[in-house]
Amino acid sequence: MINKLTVKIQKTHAPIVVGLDPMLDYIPEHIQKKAFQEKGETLEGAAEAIWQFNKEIVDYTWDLIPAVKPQIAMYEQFGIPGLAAFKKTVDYCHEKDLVVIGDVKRGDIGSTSAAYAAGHIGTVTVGSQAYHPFDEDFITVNPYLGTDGVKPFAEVCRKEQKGLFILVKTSNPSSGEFQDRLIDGRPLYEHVGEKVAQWSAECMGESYSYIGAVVGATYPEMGKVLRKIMPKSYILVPGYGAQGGKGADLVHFFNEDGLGAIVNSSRGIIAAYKQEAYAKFGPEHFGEASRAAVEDMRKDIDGALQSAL
Ligand SMILES: O=C(O)c1cc(=O)[nH]c(=O)n1[C@@H]1O[C@H](COP(=O)(O)O)[C@@H](O)[C@H]1O
Repeated sequence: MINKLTVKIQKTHAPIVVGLDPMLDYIPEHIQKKAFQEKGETLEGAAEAIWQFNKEIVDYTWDLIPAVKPQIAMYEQFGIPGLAAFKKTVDYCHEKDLVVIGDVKRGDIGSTSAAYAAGHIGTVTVGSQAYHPFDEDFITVNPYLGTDGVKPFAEVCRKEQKGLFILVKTSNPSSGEFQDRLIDGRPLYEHVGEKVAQWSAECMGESYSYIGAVVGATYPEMGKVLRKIMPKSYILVPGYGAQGGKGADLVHFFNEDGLGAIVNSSRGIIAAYKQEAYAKFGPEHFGEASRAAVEDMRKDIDGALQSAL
């Protein structure tokens, strides 16, 4: 799957992930109204609105991008119907040949991590039947419990040709509270980065490992250091757009081959129609606004990379 991601990035010239984080507030009224007419003002109605919204975003952007990242919290908040919309979204993105990164941020003691891994990127067997319940291509993993909490995910990846993005330095304002604490004279995120580099070395694809890292766009200097610590790991870089990250900040997240990082934007793309720059599209044409936002993001990042080379 890591090789597919690389090929798709090279083909699209867009190291971009569209984050499918469909808060109801971002879903235009005409979509909500139709869904509520069909399913009522219920959890099912919310899930239908989410699905219709996602479908249009994907229909307008799939040919420009290598990957999407549905954030499971946005679905889970609507209970079982929300999770069904998550799964429908994953399947539809696969139909469009997109790489799907399930943003699930799991991690627990080994036996529990094994169950999370089976459900999201692996196989469960029921009697004589085998199933791939959620079937994302990559998932995000929280490494706080240490190696035995991460290993079951890596084992499933090896078996199923899937991948991970492990939290190393997150984009949020409080991320330094624990992650920047000095241990033996070095910040915790560097220790985690070194562990990711070790796990990555055991899980190599053609030129990159299928064990990657998450490092926020909001901390470019730390990204530069972590890039060197984890040379064979893809870095998933959230924090572009709505959280303030810009193309020029991101060049050091990439390797000299122009690869090795993939930048996520969620609200900046899916709610583009609400921004002044794309207001001309209006809520009726939110999909076109998202497409224009992806094109601008590609120009911003590609332009920054070209001038850095
Ligand atoms: O793992 C992530 O994707 C993630 C890690 C991180 O450090 N910061 C971060 O924002 N994210 C996720 O990336 C997305 C960012 O959304 P926007 O700020 O709307 O682009 C959300 O789904 C977050 O949960």
